[in-house]
Amino acid sequence: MSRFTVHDLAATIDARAATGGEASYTRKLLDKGAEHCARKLGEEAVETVIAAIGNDRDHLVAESADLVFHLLVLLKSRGVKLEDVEAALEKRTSMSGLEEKASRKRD
Ligand SMILES: N=c1c2ncn([C@@H]3O[C@H](COP(=O)(O)OP(=O)(O)OP(=O)(O)O)[C@@H](O)[C@H]3O)c2ncn1[C@@H]1O[C@H](COP(=O)(O)O)[C@@H](O)[C@H]1O
Repeated sequence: MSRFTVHDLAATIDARAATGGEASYTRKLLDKGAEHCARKLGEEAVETVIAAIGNDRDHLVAESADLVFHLLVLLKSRGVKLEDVEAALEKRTSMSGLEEKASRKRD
């Protein structure tokens, strides 16, 4: 099993954000701003949905990798850390998904 994690990828994205843009796709995305990063995430989400509906496992894995990469770049563009998302997920572990959904309706 791969030991590479999304934290490793987030660290690479942090490093690319701090360096020159010419040779870095990440830095080019960040230089175009959060709205561009958000649109790219939307495109990758649609491509992931198409791969899932097509029931093509390898295509779904590849598109999911693109999706996760673009989500991390979008978070970086808005100054949100992966740890912030993990903390939000951790809070939800105390209740079921259905309970969490019901609590949102009460807000
Ligand atoms: N994981 C990824 C990754 N996943 C997807 N992509 C790129 O995301 C793009 C998405 O596909 P599209 O079909 O939308 O690409 P495109 O039409 O060329 O994109 P645009 O010109 O529209 O932006 C492709 O160019 C992919 O190469 C990634 N680019 C970089 N990484 C990681 O980021 C690291 C740093 O990359 P650089 O910033 O380029 O050094 C790499 O070593 C990888 O680990």
